[in-house]
Amino acid sequence: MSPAPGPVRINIHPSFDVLAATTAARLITKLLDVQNERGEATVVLTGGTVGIATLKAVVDSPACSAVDWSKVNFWWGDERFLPVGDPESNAKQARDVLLDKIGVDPARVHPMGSPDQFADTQAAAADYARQLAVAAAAEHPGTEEENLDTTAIVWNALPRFDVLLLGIGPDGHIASLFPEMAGIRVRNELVVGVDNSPKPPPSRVSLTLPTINSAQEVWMVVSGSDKAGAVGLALAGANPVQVPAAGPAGRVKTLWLIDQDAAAKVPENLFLGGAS
Ligand SMILES: O=C(O)[C@H](O)[C@@H](O)[C@H](O)[C@H](O)COP(=O)(O)O
Repeated sequence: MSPAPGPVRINIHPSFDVLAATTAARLITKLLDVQNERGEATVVLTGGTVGIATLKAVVDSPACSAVDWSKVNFWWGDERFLPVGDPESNAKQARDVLLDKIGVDPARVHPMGSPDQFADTQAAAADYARQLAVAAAAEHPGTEEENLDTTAIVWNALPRFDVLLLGIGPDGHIASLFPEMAGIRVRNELVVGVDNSPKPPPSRVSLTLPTINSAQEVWMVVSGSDKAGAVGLALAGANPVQVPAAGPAGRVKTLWLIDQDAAAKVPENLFLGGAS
């Protein structure tokens, strides 16, 4: 039985640039706090314009070097199923703007599989699920590797995600989970392959909603008036199958980090007012 999710907080920012810079500042501070407490920290990255801009803002921040990046674990919420190093790959974009500049430990960086390594997205998804289970076992000593369960969502069958970043598409998709499609309905798998993504490229690998919701904190980082409808519906409590952005719920907290354009249709009763 999964624990009830934590509270939702909405922070509205005046512009894309301020959103990226403040989200970067929050991430640096969060990783520092977790490292002080636990010696290491784990973040799940997202692709997309705002997601990558946030990573660039991290490396541009004077506080960037305060984090011991060699003790940060990096996972991805989704990935385009493209050859390693393809410029459209979420991992390649993250490496270009951040990971190749901050002294990460390669053993702690976990990109999703590519067509160079796997025959199809389902095989890449199964491999990622196994990587997650291996990491979980390492966090829960005593779990024998041959007993790893990558099919059931058992809350301690996943590594601890301190912060999981998500963008939102204009259609309300998150990661590579799209409205009314199979992936958003999956409840008994950690990771899924997607081969008919409405957002190009068509083939992708994605964490499932239950895996996303195993995170301590989920941060929805959203900019632009084209997302206002999806943000408004999600915060108004839409059904996640129709509006996947309504589904994410961190175990401790769900942060909506949005700019004014994306906030245009936030239900009045939820609007906490003021820029962050
Ligand atoms: O692989 C991807 O494309 C992303 O993971 C995807 O979920 C993205 O975050 C949203 O589509 C928002 O993208 P934009 O910020 O570019 O609109």
